[in-house]
Amino acid sequence: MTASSEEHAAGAAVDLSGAPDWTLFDAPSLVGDSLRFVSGQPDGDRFRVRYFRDAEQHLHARIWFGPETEGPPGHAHGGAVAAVMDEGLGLAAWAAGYAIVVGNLNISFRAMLPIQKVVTLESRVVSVEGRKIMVHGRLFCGDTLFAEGQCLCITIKKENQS
Ligand SMILES: CCCCCCCCCC(=O)SCCNC(=O)CCNC(=O)[C@H](O)C(C)(C)COP(=O)(O)OP(=O)(O)OC[C@H]1O[C@@H](n2cnc3c(N)ncnc32)[C@H](O)[C@@H]1OP(=O)(O)O
Repeated sequence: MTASSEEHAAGAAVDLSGAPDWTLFDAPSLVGDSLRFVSGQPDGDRFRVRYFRDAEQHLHARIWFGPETEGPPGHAHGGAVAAVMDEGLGLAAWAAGYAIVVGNLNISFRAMLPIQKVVTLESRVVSVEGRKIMVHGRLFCGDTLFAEGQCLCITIKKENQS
């Protein structure tokens, strides 16, 4: 069993280690401390998230869906999955150098995601057209695809940047 497929009891240590060629990505140093909804409780019972970049600078995350993300019995709420993809795919655009907000997020839920499980989010910036940055992503563990999404990010107008 790999680290990414282990299941964990709430409160127990969770292995969020990345692949050997990934380096830790410090999201708050880039975007500030505001990402509390998904990333704000690294030892809590909702989400535990760690971001990484691979050698090609693509953003990845290991995410534990805790008991407080439950929707269908024993499985993650669709909104919990959407929140993770909103943050992760938006952050992928920031990591690629674009100061954005998410304008549109289209998610296909492909399989029910068991809670208390570590899964991986992978992302790619697939196009840049003017202010529109398109990011695609997949949430998976091993061969199981839980969700895939297309995220249209829009760069923030200069006057709206703090
Ligand atoms: C700071 C820390 C950031 C942390 C990392 C990110 C992770 C979190 C991600 C989020 O959760 S962000 C929060 C959720 N998103 C929002 O609250 C966004 C709310 N919407 C807006 O603020 C505005 O609608 C938006 C900035 C997206 C666009 O308004 P603007 O007035 O700046 O742009 P405009 O409406 O002129 O649109 C610019 C272009 O984008 C297109 N566009 C905008 N919104 C779209 C949309 N929703 N769908 C499709 N296209 C869209 C629009 O058609 C147009 O295309 P063209 O240039 O070709 O004419």
